[in-house]
Amino acid sequence: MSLYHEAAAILSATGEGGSLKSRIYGKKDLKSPPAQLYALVFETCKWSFVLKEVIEAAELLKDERKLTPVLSLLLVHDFLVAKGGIALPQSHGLRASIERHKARLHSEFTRARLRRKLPSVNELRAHVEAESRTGPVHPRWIRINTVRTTASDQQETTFKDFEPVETVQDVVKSTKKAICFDPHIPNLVAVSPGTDFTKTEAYRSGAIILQDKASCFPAYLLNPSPEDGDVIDSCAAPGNKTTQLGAIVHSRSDNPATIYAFEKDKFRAKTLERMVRIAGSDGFTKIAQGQDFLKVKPNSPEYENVGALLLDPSCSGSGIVGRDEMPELHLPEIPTPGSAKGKPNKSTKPAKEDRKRKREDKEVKPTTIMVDDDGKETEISSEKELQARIDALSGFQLTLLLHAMKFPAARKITYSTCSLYAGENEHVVLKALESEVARTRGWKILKRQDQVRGMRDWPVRGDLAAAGGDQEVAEACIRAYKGDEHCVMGFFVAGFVRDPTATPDEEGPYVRDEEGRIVRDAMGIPTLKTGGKAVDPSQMSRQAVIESPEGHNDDEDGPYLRDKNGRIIRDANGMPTLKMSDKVDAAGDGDDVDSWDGFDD
Ligand SMILES: C[S@@+](CC[C@H](N)C(=O)[O-])C[C@H]1O[C@@H](n2cnc3c(N)ncnc32)[C@H](O)[C@@H]1O
Repeated sequence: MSLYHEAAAILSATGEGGSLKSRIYGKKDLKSPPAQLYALVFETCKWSFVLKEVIEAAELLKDERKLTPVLSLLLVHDFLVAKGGIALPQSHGLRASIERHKARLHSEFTRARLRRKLPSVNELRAHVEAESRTGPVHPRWIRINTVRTTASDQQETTFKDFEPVETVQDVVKSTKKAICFDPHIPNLVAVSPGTDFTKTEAYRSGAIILQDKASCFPAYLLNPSPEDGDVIDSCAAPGNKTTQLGAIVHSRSDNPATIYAFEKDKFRAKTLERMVRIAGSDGFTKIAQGQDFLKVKPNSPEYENVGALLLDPSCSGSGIVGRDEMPELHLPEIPTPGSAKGKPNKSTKPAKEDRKRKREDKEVKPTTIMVDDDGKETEISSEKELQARIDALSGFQLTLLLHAMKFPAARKITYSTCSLYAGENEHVVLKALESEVARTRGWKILKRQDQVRGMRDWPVRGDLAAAGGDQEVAEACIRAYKGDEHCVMGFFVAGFVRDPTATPDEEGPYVRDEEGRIVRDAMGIPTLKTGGKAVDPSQMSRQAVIESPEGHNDDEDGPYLRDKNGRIIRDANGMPTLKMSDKVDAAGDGDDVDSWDGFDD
C-alpha cells in the first residue's frame, strides 16, 4: 500500500474520534514511517480548505474517475505545496493522474491565493497556518526547581528577556515575550509560547521543569512537612510530581525525609531515574524500578514512617491538552455527470464508479484509539466500550487508593488523574470514603478550608452531581478544564486526611442507632451487621475471645489485632484489641502476637 493510500485510510477515519497521533501510532501494520504519514495527513488537513477549491475548480475528480476526494487532496497537497513533490515514481499511475492536470492545478492554486489577496505563496502559507490553529493558545508552564536554583536567579537568566505581566491571560494576549508568576502554585511561571526551553542550560541542568500548572496541584496539595515523615509517590514515572515533592521536602528540612517512588513499568522507571537525578533529588529519593505499588506491604518496617502518599495512577488521559486538536478536513465534491463546472448536478444520479469512490472514503471501521496517559492504547468503538474502559480504570484506581489508606503512619493522601470523567474522579473519591478501610482507619476528605492556600483559592471545584450532591466533598475536590481562561490541562485532585492519634472508628461489625450507639439485645450483647449476635461476654475467657472468621474481609482488619487464623482478638468485654496496644497472648497459649508486623494483606 502506498504512502497515499495509507494516509487516505487514516483520513477516512476522521470524525470517528481519537487523536491523529493515536490513530497513526496506534496502527501496528503500517508500511510507511509513522512520522512521514503524520506530517502528510496533518499538513493536508491544514491546507484542505484551499486545496478543495483548487481541485473542484480544476475539475480533477471529473476527469480522474479513479481518484477519491481524500486521495486527490493528499496528492495535490504534495504536488503543489510539499518541497519534494509527490513521493512516487514518475511512472506511477497516481502521480500521473495529478501531473496530467499540472497547468490547470497551478493556475487554480494562483487564483485561490489571489482571491484571498495574498501577494505570495509564503503569505498564503502564513495564512493557512493562522487559519489552522485550533483551540485556545496555551502558555508554557514552567516550574522552577528550587533544589537547583531560585526564582530570582531564573528571572535574571533564563527569563531575562521576558516582560513581567499580571495574569496568564496577559501572557496569552501579549505580542511580546511575557512572563507571569502563578498566584496559586509557588515557583511556577507561565511564559509566552514559542521559545524552545528544552535547548536552554536551565532545562538541561534541572533548574527548570516543564510541567503544566494543574499537574503541580497534587504535590502542592499534599504539602508534606517534616512532621509527616517519609513520603510515597506510588505511580511516579516520568517524575514530574516526584521531583516537585523533592523540591518541597528539600525546602523544609536540611535533612529531607525519604521519598519512595514506585514505578511498575521498567522502561518508564528509567526516565524517572534520569529525571530525579537531573532535578537533584536523587540523594533522598529511593526509586523502586518495576515495582507494583499494590505489592508493597504497608506494614513493612521500611515504610513505618510514611506519613504522606501521592497517588497519580494511570487514567484515561482525557484531560491532556493536545489531543483531538486536528484541523478540519475539507473534502472536494465529486461532480456528477452533466453538472456545470465544479458544481454537483443534483438531478443526475451519480455513476456507479462515483458511488464506489464515495464509499471508499468512508469504508474504514469507525474506531477510536484511546491512549491512556501512560501510553496504553485501547480500541473503543462504542459508548459501551468506553464505559467498560472507564470502569476498569476506576476499579484499579480505587484499589490503589484503598491500598494507600492502609499505611500505618499515613495521615495525608492525594489522589489525582488527568481525566475529565467523573467515574475516575469524584466517584472514586466517594467509594474510597465509604470503604471499610477509610471508616475503620478514620480517613476523611481534606476539606477546602483546610487546604493549602493556593488550592483553597483555586476556583474550579468538583462536580456536585458527580459527588452525589455532597457539597463538602464537591468543594473539597479540585478540578481543571482544558480550554478555559485558566489555560491549563484537564485535571482532578482530591486530598484525604486522617489524625493518626485519634481513636479509630471502632464501629466495625456492629449495628448502630441514629445516635451512633451500638445496638444491643436484652442481654447487652452487640448486634452484628451480618445479622448474628456477638459472643456472650459471660462465655469469654479472662484474657481474650476469638471471633469467628466468617465474613472476614481484609479491609476490615483496620486497627485490630488478629490471631493466626485472621480472627479479631477481643478483650473480656468483647471489645476488639487495637494493634497499637500491648502485645496480647491471644489464644492463651503463650504465643506473642506482634502489634503491626505480620498483618500484611
Ligand atoms: C499518570 S502516570 C504518572 C505520572 C507521574 N506522577 C508524573 O507526574 O510524572 C501513571 C504511572 O503509573 C504507573 N503505574 C501504573 N500502575 C502502577 C502500579 N500498580 N504500581 C506502580 N506504578 C504504576 C504507570 O506505568 C505510569 O508510569
